[in-house]
Amino acid sequence: MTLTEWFAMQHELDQYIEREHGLENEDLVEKKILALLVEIGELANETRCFKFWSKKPASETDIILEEFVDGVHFILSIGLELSFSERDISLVSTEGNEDLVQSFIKIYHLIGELRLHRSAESFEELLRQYFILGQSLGFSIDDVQSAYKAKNEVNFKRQQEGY
Ligand SMILES: O=c1ccn([C@H]2C[C@H](O)[C@@H](COP(=O)(O)OP(=O)(O)OP(=O)(O)O)O2)c(=O)[nH]1
Repeated sequence: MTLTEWFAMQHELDQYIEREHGLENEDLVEKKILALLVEIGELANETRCFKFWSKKPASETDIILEEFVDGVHFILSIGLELSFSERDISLVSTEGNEDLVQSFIKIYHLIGELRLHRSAESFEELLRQYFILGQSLGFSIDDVQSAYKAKNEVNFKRQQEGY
């Protein structure tokens, strides 16, 4: 799946949700930014990467991947809302062994930058760093795409069931 196809899938879901909730003309950027911050917090919680006080291991890989793709949904959705979906952004990177704590903190910072400047550059950097985090968590692009498709379907079903 190309990034263009990925944005197209997200666009269909977003439109469905907006229609379902009568929000077609609303500016949803701030809510989506907060939603993304919350999802990333949930992701960090499942990895337990910052819990120096605990010996409990991280959650199962599948759980972490599910949380990760919720973040992908909101990042793409914000990209669509800000009209960055036509840009040619490369997700392939050699990086990916960054310290998880640093990676999460960097991503939070980038979300703040994107909120302030709403620039294509800050969006691209956020998307890139999020996939580097994915790689550090052990996820290939294929893993992420499969899990994204599965969650996208769940999201449609939930809407159809009046979630
Ligand atoms: O405009 C939107 C709004 C939501 N979503 C997706 C993103 C994410 O995959 C899901 C919302 O997250 P989640 O499934 O965690 O929803 P929740 O309501 O927080 O779930 P729960 O009540 O189970 O915690 O909906 C979109 O793609 N576009």
